[in-house]
This record gives sequence, C-alpha cells and structure tokens, in this order.
Amino acid sequence: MHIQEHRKAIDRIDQQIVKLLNERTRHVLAIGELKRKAGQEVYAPHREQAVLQRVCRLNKGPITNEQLRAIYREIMSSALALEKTLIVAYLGPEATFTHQAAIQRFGSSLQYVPLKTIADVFHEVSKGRADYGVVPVENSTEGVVTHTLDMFVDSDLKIVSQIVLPIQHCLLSRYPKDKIRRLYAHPQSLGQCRAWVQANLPRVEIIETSSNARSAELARKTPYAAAIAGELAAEKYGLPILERDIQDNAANATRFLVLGRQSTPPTGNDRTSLMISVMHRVGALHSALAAFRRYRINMTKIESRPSRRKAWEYFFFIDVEGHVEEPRLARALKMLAEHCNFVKVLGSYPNTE
Ligand SMILES: O=C(O)C(=O)C[C@]1(C(=O)O)C=C[C@@H](O)C=C1
Repeated sequence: MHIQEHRKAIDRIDQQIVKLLNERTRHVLAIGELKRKAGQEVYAPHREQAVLQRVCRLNKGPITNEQLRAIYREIMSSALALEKTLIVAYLGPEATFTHQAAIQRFGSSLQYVPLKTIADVFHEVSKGRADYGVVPVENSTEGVVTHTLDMFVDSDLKIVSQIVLPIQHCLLSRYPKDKIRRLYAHPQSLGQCRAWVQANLPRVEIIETSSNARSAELARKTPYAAAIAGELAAEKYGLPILERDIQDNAANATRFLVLGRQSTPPTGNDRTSLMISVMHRVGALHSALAAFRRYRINMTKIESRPSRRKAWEYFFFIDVEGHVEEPRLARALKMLAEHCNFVKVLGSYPNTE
C-alpha cells in the first residue's frame, strides 16, 4: 500500500474511534448522573485500576502497555472532567515532581491548583475547595516526608489512592558544566544526588531552595548557576538539560498520596495505612503488632513520629497489605485495638506501582 492508502484507512478508523469514544462517554455521563444522585464521588480509583488492567490484558500490540495506559489515562481524565469540574490541589509550585505525579494520576483535563504547603493541601480538601489533594509521603532514598505524616494526626481526610513516580533528577543550566559556580537544589533532591554532585561539581557553592521548580527559576536568572530538577521544570523554565539521571540510586522513586473525603472500595490488591498509639506498657508495641502475625497480614512499613501532644508519646504509621473491608484485616484491627490507645484508619486504596 502507498502512504495515501494507509492514510485513508487511518481516516476511516479515526471516524470509528471518535464515534466509539463518544459512545463510551455517554455511558460515563450516565454513571456520573447516578453517582450524583447517590452522593458518591466521581473519581473511582478502584474502577480505573480495573479498566487499566483489563485493557492491558486485551492488548496484543504493537502498542505497548505503557502507551495504552497513557492513552486511557487521558480518556478517563476527560471522562472525569465531563462528569464534574474536578479540582486537584497539590504541593506546588508548578512543574515539581508532585505536579508530575498529579498529572500521571488524573491526566490533563482536570483543573490543578498549586499550593504553598502540605498543610494548605489538607485544608483545601477538608474545606471542600478542592476535590482531591496530592502530597509526597516518602522517597526511596531519603525516607518519609514527616510533614505529611504529622498532618494526619488532626485530619479526617482519607488516602484514596497512591502514586509511585520514578524520580529522575537532571542537571539544568544555561552554562557548560565547567563554568558552573553555584548549584540551586532542594534538600531532598540534593540528598538523592549527593555522590554525583561531590564527584562532578566538587567546588560549587550549594544553595538550598524550597522546591525543584524554585531551583530551576533561580538558575535561569543567575549567572553561572545550575539547578537540580526534573524534566517538567526544564521545560517550564526553558533551561537546557546538561545531564540526566544524576540521582545516586537508579531505583529512586517517590510515593505520593491522593487525599479525598470518601473511602475507596476494595480491588483485591489493596494497601491500608493506619496510625496507632500504643499504651505506655512494656512490650505494648510488640503485643499490638502480634495481631498482624496472628491473621497473616503482611506489614510493609512502620514509622514512628512524636505525637506533639505529650512528651515521649509516639504515633506509629503502619502500612499493611489488604483492605479494611476484608474480614481478615478487620479482625486483625480489632485485636490490634485492644493494645492501643487509639487506632485510626487513614485509608485503604489500590496497591498500584
Ligand atoms: O466507572 C466509573 O465510575 C466512571 O466514572 C467511568 C470512568 C471511566 O472512564 O472508565 C471514569 C472515571 C472514574 O474515575 C472511573 C472510570
């Protein structure tokens, strides 16, 4: 076939695709109407997970599953936007990794609002001024984001889904590497690239900033300066990428949480985040955690944080596999509660990577 004939075939197929997309959208709108009547949220992470898994199973190529997921991400993003004007607040400024994570989860049809602090994101969602909030919670190299954990102490928001984003840091500058005298970097990012910076830019002055986007903005304005930031920031601030993947650990990833006001139903592969405080007794934490062993619940994380209510009192943030609506986990939580002053379920959500 000649190019012209292939293009004719493509035109015919596109006609079908547009028709089918609109047919799909009519069902989406009908679902939106039913959800509105039932007082349900429109965003259904458990259903999105099922749709994505199903289309990948159906896929026989040549499109890769990753490409298919990106296409469906946008199809469902437009579906969400048509069901309701959804506002997603995130820890800004624009062009940070949190922004990138939010787009990865919700696509480009929604309204995004960058906010100054993690506390602001929690408040806007609590007050109903934003439907969802996106905040970082832990990095595989640098550990937990303590501000986010601390916010859960006084908040009733639910974790409705998680986003795991591989973090690839770049060195951005208008100048060649040997001319760089100053490096702007967020402390978390610097922590993730420390060995690279020591080996490659041993004599530069390092200036810590409040965000990766801010680093790029300052590097753009300052003579002989460079920034550590992501690709989105390079694009937004028009800075050339001198080197990619400068993080010390190739498997560097950050986990972000999506905060909302309603819980997510089970998918069969979920994770549950809890916050507990144990009695002041010898072995109390040990006895509390025995509940998970008894019911064969896999614990994937435990972090302790000072309660900030009483000196030497701690909260433990625990992640386990399973959903609170599954009987096995429900039973384990009941047993756990017998050894705790308090147990709060922060959310059960799909265990997406
Ligand atoms: O199934 C639903 O609940 C829908 O609203 C439809 C749909 C989709 O496009 O498939 C859209 C948004 C939801 O987050 C999940 C799925």
